[in-house]
Amino acid sequence: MFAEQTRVYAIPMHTSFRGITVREGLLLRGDAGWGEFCPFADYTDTEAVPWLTSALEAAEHGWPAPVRDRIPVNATVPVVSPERAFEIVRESGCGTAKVKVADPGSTLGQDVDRVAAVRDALGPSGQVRVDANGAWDVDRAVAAITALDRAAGGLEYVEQPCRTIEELAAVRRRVNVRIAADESIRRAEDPLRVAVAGAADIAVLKVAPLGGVRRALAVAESAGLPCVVSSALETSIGLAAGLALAAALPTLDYACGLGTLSLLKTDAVTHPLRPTNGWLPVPRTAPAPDALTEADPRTRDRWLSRLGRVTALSGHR
Ligand SMILES: O=C(O)CCC(=O)c1ccccc1C(=O)O
Ligand SMILES: [Mg+2]
Repeated sequence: MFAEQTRVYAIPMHTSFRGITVREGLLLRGDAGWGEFCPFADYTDTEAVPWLTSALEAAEHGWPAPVRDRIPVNATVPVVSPERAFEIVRESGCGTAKVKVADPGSTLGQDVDRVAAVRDALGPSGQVRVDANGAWDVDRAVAAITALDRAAGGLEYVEQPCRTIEELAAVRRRVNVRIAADESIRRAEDPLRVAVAGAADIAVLKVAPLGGVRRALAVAESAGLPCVVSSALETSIGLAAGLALAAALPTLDYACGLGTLSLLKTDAVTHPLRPTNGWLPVPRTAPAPDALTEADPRTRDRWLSRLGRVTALSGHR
């Protein structure tokens, strides 16, 4: 299956992110070009099915027509020192930064200091958003958001402060900062329940876990919320799909989390999708992996087995 048309990569990250130190995935080629299949290690084969659907959409069909030709992106700031956070934002050239907070290994005081350093780096016209990845309970979220909003001199929004939709709704009633739903949309049975419950102001869309650009567009439409497209730490091949989604949304009011190549030490392509002055161009198709270093045979076998199992589950062929 895809025998001559698969490449497997294992790319080290500059800083651990979501517990990941080496990002792995598989690239596959079809009649329309290249697609990326890179479910995280903690995703089950069933949860990986939409990731395959997304890769096959890119490889076999391509994407709907864009309505814009460049996308504003945010700098993504992992759990690092305030000094490093300042540098990351300055080096990115972006006017918006997303700061990871509420990491189990750090304190609210450290988050406050990192957020303040990011505001310093951006200046008063920049936008600062934070992402708690569902780590807080309602009371801790309210306290933390209040402190971080003050440290930032105003937060653009807070992404997934708590785990459940009910908690998001409760926090949203108690703070004056906009709430964005990420994991609630990716892993929910019905992605649209978030909007229905009045739990969020913004929907974060990731192409692969939603099953491709077309399915993500359908989710955006029925959610009826402003959307932010963000990556799942893909190479430029998967990032191209995110850009295709951001380019096809009827409206785009916020910078997208697609500037994540800077978190990886290398890429699969010679012309990586790295932002210039905070913008990324919209490619017509995914680039070919012409600069990829193939992973070792064991990693390759592991990914080919996973592709086989997920394909069997998916009913794709
Ligand atoms: O949104 C961004 O700036 C980058 C993407 C990002 O944060 C992310 C990447 C992989 C997995 C989860 C997340 C997340 O938003 O929590
Ligand atoms: Mg998130």
